[in-house]
Amino acid sequence: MAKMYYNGDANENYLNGKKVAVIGYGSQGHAHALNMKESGVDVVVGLRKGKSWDKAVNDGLEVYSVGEATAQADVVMILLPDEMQPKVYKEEIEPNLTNQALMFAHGFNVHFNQIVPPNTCDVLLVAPKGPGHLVRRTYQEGAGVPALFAVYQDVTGEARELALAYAKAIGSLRAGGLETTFKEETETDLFGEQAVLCGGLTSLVKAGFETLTEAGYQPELAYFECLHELKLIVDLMYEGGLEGMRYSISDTAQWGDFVSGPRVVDDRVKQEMKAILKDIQEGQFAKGWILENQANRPVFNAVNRRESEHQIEQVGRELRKMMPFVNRAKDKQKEVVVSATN
Ligand SMILES: NC(=O)C1=CN([C@@H]2O[C@H](COP(=O)(O)OP(=O)(O)OC[C@H]3O[C@@H](n4cnc5c(N)ncnc54)[C@H](OP(=O)(O)O)[C@@H]3O)[C@@H](O)[C@H]2O)C=CC1
Ligand SMILES: CC[C@](O)(C(C)=O)C(=O)O
Ligand SMILES: [Mg+2]
Ligand SMILES: [Mg+2]
Repeated sequence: MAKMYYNGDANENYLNGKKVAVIGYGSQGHAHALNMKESGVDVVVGLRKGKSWDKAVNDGLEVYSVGEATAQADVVMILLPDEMQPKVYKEEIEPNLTNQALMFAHGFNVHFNQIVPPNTCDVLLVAPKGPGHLVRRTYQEGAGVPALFAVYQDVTGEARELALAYAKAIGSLRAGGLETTFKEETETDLFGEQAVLCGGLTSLVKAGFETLTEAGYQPELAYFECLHELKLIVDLMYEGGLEGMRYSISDTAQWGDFVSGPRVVDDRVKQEMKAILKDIQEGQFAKGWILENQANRPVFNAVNRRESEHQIEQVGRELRKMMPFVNRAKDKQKEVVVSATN
């Protein structure tokens, strides 16, 4: 088994007297900044004026322009959207770099040569294996989201120590840290989100929903069956693996799992997963995403709009209004995103 790193493996004094600039205050940025602050780290946030700036100030953080935050820090963690990072790096971070350690939560831009750091800086990543809002929520609950860490360039000889201290400060070493490389983190993260966690899952859920509704079953029932209940099933897998989930379901469901699951995810699906992995490894996916952004996201915006109009989303928005325990802020957030991209 691979070596896992926990709180006791980090030098808890390593970040004492050091200032960390978190650039960006979105999903990951707010979680890293607030968790580190509560772990006793001296944190500043780097942003442009706008919504996030006001939010970070309201959350009690010191906020500066990206350049000012970079210039005063010992460690610069870049938590901007991947597609924005190369431009902001070139124009605002690079001119203010002396010998700060440069950090990322995803290796995309370094691995695919969109950011080429100077050879005077340590370059490393700490990549939580979960959404930023959960990095924050689990920290507040006394737990954490596991993280990968990797060193790309070690000028000081301390890059690994920094990675572990940082991962501890955001709460990730409560759950476990796993050492990797920029290449492995980038390729596996892209594969996971495309084939399983996001792309695979949303397509599976929609196909199930459409199969039921097209056969004449009620859309509300199809929503409960194919989307709402998914969380309850996944929670059991999270707690006890596949066997933990299978322990709780009926034997009828388990037999159906054994005989029908492989009919849905068959060899053809696996062959397609291998093709997706190859596109990622050979840089085809990265190239397409970079070009899509250069063209102002025509396909991204069109698909995003079409997806938000899918019947499963319309039914879900209505049903969730009747479930006060489900976080409705997400719907509002989504409406804002959709109207902003139209
Ligand atoms: N989302 C996640 O949970 C995960 C993300 N990662 C990685 O973490 C990194 C950050 O991703 P994520 O948290 O999703 O990013 P977000 O899309 O949530 O980041 C948005 C933030 O970036 C700011 N921003 C955008 N453009 C600029 C700019 N030009 N100048 C200054 N600030 C700007 C926004 O400010 P404003 O309000 O002004 O627009 C906002 O604060 C990526 O590398 C990603 O791959 C890794 C693991 C999981
Ligand atoms: C699964 C999507 C993710 O890789 C993540 C939350 O880990 C991302 O890029 O947002
Ligand atoms: Mg990920
Ligand atoms: Mg990702």
